[in-house]
Amino acid sequence: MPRFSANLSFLYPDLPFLDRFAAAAADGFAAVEYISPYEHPKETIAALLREHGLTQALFNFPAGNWAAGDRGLACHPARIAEFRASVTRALDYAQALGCTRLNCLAGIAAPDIDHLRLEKTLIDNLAYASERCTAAGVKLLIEPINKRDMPGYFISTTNHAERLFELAGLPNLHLQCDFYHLQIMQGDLVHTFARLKHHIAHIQIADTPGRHEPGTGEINYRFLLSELDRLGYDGWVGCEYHPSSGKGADIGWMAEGVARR
Ligand SMILES: O=C(O)C(=O)[C@H](O)CO
Ligand SMILES: [Mg+2]
Repeated sequence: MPRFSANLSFLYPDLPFLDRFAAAAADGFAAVEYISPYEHPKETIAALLREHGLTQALFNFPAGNWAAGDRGLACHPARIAEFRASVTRALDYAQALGCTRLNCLAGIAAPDIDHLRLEKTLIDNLAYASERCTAAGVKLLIEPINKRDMPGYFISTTNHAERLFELAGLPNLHLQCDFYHLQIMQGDLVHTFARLKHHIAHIQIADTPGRHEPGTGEINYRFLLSELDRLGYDGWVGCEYHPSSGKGADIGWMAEGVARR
């Protein structure tokens, strides 16, 4: 069975962020992940991981000003210095938290800037980040995000991610495969996973519609998760869903045989 990581930006919405570590451990999760640790001192988070015996599976590079609409910096030609500083900040946290995977948020494409210029900026920034991550023993990831939830996000399909892998030619650049986004944009989940498995360094799950726990929507997670085993995926599977009850982690689907922790 896959190994599950609790995404603390989504699970336990009824608890303050720092209380979610204990809740995840109590539910049997061995690892956690989240969108952003930067609102808290790295020492505080490191102590929580130690206290609860949790592995830090993954987090993102700083997104920029989230409230102002930023969803990453990497494709913005005018923000290269800010992006580079964000790599330093992410690696500083990664080292303190023992985290070996970082997701690079590509950003929202500015409509007035030529697509190829944005793409060139992204590739140059990925090359910079990849070199820094390699030196730190960290895997660098990119994630396609569906256009409905995040209009304008620069990478929305695995086809585009593959093009970036080809153009960038970086051994340390990997795919974060989020089956929720993949189902909305493309479907054909098992075939796509099998075809891109050599690129995949992290998986995330939620059902659709609603982005709730497995078993609440149209994705056959019982089959999909057993296929991950059959195809030899041994990485983390991040539970990045909004619990349908509005609290806790709604992990009943694991005990019901959709999957086990
Ligand atoms: O939204 C997602 O799917 C993610 O994994 C990112 O963390 C978004 O920022
Ligand atoms: Mg995701």
